[in-house]
Amino acid sequence: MDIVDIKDWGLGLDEHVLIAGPCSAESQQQIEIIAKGLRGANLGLFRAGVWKPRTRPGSFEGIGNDALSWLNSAREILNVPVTVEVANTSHVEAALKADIEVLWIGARTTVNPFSVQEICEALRGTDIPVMVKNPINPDLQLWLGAIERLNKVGINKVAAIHRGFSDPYEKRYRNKPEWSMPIHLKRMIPGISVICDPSHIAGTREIIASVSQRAINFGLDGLMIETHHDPDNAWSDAKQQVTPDTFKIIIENLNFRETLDKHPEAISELDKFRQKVDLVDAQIIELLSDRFQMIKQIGEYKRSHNLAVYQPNRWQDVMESRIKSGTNKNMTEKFMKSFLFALHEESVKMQEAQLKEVKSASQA
Ligand SMILES: C=C(O[C@@H]1C=C(C(=O)O)C=C[C@H]1O)C(=O)O
Repeated sequence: MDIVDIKDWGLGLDEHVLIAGPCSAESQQQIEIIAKGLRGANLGLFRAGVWKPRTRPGSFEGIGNDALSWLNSAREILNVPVTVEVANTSHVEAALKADIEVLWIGARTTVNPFSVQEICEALRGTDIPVMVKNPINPDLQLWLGAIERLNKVGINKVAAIHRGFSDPYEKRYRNKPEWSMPIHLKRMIPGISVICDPSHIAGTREIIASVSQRAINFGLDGLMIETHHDPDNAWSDAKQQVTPDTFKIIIENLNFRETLDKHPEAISELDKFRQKVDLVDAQIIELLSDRFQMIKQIGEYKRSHNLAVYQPNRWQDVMESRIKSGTNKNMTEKFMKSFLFALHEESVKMQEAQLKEVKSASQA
């Protein structure tokens, strides 16, 4: 894929992109107050929602086209480009006409390839930068697909935004973060920046700072934080917006850890430890291979005695005893469980394949 580095979008963005502004543009005056409050915050982009996708009708659905011109004041006050969300062709046309510098596609749109394609067609022939939020469900292919569609119509100034995933069992977050997902996306699309939207992950302003720090720790490239001068009375997302002053405090307290390219001396120091890690990993792989050899022998026995692959009692014992050993060695129960689940799934698949092989051989 052809991706232009965010630093080369011609908008003066640096490697840690900071984006702030209200969930929704409510009035020209509101935009001005917030923009003035954000002076000195080292902002890269000012955001505001103009068309709001709401879960149920009757909630405030955004001011619409009229709000686009209000964003000129934010641009002038802060001397930064502005970004709005677009969800259909008419939004794109209005945003382009209003000279909005950057567009973003929301989670509820990324989820629908028809809508994404419609937006792409409206963008064909332009080179406006577009940020793509992850789809509501944790589907990496859908996220990737939206970015590919943009690329296919010639948009190569593309970034991604991690805003978390909908999960009905999740209590702590509004949208559960899945930190491995942006890491995966960055590996699949070299050069792409992934910005974190801690406001939509958190859902409440109290945990925005800690989510932001985690995003930085996981190597994300920037933050988009909803900012309002009077969050409690905001017309949308009141609980998750912070004041411009709080935004500045959150940013000042973040620890942007240094990347290794700026510290060549650290590479040789880390290499000493990494050689040992390499050795341990090689041993783990040898041991896993031994385990799978045994699983195959058990599979062979099960096949010849017509026994079921999945053995719940044995598996229960394995889980309990290994989780106990692991937690005694300071590994978390969560890690032990996901490791053991992966191991068991592979073992069962292997034995299933053994049964199939012999079945098809005897049918031939
Ligand atoms: C290996 C076996 O088959 C399955 C795989 C298991 C494992 O990976 O430890 C345990 C129980 C079974 O569900 C077995 O029956 O022992």
